[in-house]
Amino acid sequence: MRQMVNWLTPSFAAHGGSPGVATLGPAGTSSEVAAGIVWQSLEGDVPSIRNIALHRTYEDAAEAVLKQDVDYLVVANAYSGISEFYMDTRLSLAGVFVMDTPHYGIAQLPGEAVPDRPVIATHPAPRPLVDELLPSHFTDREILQVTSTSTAAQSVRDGVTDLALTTVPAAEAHGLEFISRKRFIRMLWSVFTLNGEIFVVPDDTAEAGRITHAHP
Ligand SMILES: O=C(O)C(=O)C[C@]1(C(=O)O)C=C[C@@H](O)C=C1
Repeated sequence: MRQMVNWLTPSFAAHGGSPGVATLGPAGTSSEVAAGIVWQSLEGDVPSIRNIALHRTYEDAAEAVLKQDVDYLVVANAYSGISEFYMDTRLSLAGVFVMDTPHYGIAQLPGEAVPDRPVIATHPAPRPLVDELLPSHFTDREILQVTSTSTAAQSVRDGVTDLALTTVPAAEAHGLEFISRKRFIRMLWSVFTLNGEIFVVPDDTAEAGRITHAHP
């Protein structure tokens, strides 16, 4: 897999005890790959077994940070609800990075007949890729919005939809095959932590050298 990772603000400190990273799941999402990148970059006393908590929604993942179950929340900037995390005074932006997602494509259950007007499961954010990638012999399509690319693959496996816009890891996990061209998305990822934990900015009004928390 071709993958570009470009840190804009690296350096995430492990916050002691049992460090961890929370994001959108289940297994197979792009967010899981991005959380793995953050885990690898943790500095300090980090156990060898990864602690990546995969949640049904980004909001549930944020709760895990607020409850101090894990240190960091990783969110794709294409997620429309990301503004809530930027505005939440209980959270601070700890860093951002650019990472290409795994490849996305449209997948079906092998050997299954797909109608001319299929129902396609997708997360709302990458939805424009459905029209870009859907093979032209399909005359029309119906969209079913689901909570992640991995849930989209699961919905095909469960017979709820005919097709899914999903990632290569999620398609493999659910035994699906691709019927379209595949491509990655070059994405900006935001990493949030509990406010006051590590995010410090120089205070203009303070004496030289003093630092203060962004939102005391
Ligand atoms: O569902 C996933 O795999 C996610 O990690 C969320 C998701 C997506 O649905 O594509 C959200 C926006 C970006 O396109 C990248 C990732």
